[in-house]
Amino acid sequence: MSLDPVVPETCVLAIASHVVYGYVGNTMAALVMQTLGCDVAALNTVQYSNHTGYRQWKGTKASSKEMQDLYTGLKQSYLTNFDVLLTGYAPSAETVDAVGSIARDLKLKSSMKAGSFFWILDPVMGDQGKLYVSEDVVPVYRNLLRDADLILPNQFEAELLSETKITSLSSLKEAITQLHKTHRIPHIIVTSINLPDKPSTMSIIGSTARSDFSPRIFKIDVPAIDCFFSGTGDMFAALTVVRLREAVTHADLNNTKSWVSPNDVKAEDLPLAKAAEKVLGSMHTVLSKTKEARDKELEGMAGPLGVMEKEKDSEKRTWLRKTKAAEVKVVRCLGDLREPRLDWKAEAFDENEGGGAIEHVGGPKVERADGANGAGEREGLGMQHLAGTGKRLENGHGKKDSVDSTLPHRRA
Ligand SMILES: Nc1ncnc2c1ncn2[C@@H]1O[C@H](COP(=O)(O)OP(=O)(O)O)[C@@H](O)[C@H]1O
Ligand SMILES: Cc1ncc(COP(=O)(O)O)c(C=O)c1O
Repeated sequence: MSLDPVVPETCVLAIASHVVYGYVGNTMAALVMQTLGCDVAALNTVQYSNHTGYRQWKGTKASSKEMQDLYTGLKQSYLTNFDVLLTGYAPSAETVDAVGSIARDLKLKSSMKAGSFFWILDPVMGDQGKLYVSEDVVPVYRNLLRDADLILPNQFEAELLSETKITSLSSLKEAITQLHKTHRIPHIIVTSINLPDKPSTMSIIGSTARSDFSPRIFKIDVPAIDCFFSGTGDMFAALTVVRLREAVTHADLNNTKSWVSPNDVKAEDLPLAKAAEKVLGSMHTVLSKTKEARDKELEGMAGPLGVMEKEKDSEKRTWLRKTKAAEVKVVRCLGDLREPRLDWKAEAFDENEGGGAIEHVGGPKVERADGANGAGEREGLGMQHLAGTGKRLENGHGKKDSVDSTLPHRRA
């Protein structure tokens, strides 16, 4: 395996969460981008002991002032020559706003040179019909959209941002069209779509706008792995930075505003589509290997109860062990980041596929680790990782959080 960098020199400012243990947020994204040859400056929005899927953690959130201070510190020493800004989870409306100020400042600085700065915004707000940030974050994100080059919402976030209910592929198309037209967003990828006629598939749907802001939509299907992982959104975003930069360089669009292809380029041939194929190729291998390792690890928990499971708080201990076993094995799979499988291809979008319907919350019903299933049990959950998609299988509890009942949201 060659260790040469995958991308031309790329300096990235990554604004997201940090965890001491495990791989989510910047702890995931910085590793992925650095492995593939990017310089990464990590500005952390929270510092937690571990990700919130464990349902208990210690740590602190940065204030918007602390974030602004760190950015001012970079500026005063001329350390802001970033080619790409990648932004993920921020814990409040004020910190999301601070992210917007930083982005606008970087954008302004590079406005004389087309294509010299690109902002990828993952508008982390919720999933599966539930918010895990406060409601006042939503309009702040809507305000930021006009300055972003690529956004990576999931289906629920795309609904919130476009103010369009997504219940079918045609309403998904409408939402994407709306986001391009109203907010002038050049590129969009909606992650994790579940089509009811393809229960074992996860799809992503992407689009790069034409010059009149009409959409060019492509779709990629990948097999869903029957496990919930944390950090996959951040891994997806980080790989997208690298693979899009690579594809855009190949298409000679580096000096074009927002790296937008000419109007005659077909949806499935877009650099965004080519990049997404590689992103999904790497993700699938890494997640499959993680699932394999996790299953092996959990085999030890089957059969007669071990000492740990006999303890008073055995349910909690089991949960913690399962969550730990599903930490993405990214450091053991660096070769798969560098050399992705190319088995899943972008295809032209057909809005009539699957009868056109998309299940809004959940997707296919699956048997969960705790034996619970069905929408009724999701009610009143607040937001923790919900069952419904294959992805959510191991993480839905169907009960109020017994570990830290002050956590209605997936992320605090
Ligand atoms: N269980 C899974 N099986 C297959 N792919 C998965 C699974 N979970 C996550 N992924 C991959 O991770 C990507 C990001 O997913 P997700 O974490 O749901 O994003 P977001 O954080 O934006 O909701 C998906 O597009 C998919 O490629
Ligand atoms: C603090 C924090 N940041 C980031 C993430 C990653 O989220 P995703 O799985 O959407 O990438 C998590 C997931 O639990 C988290 O707890």
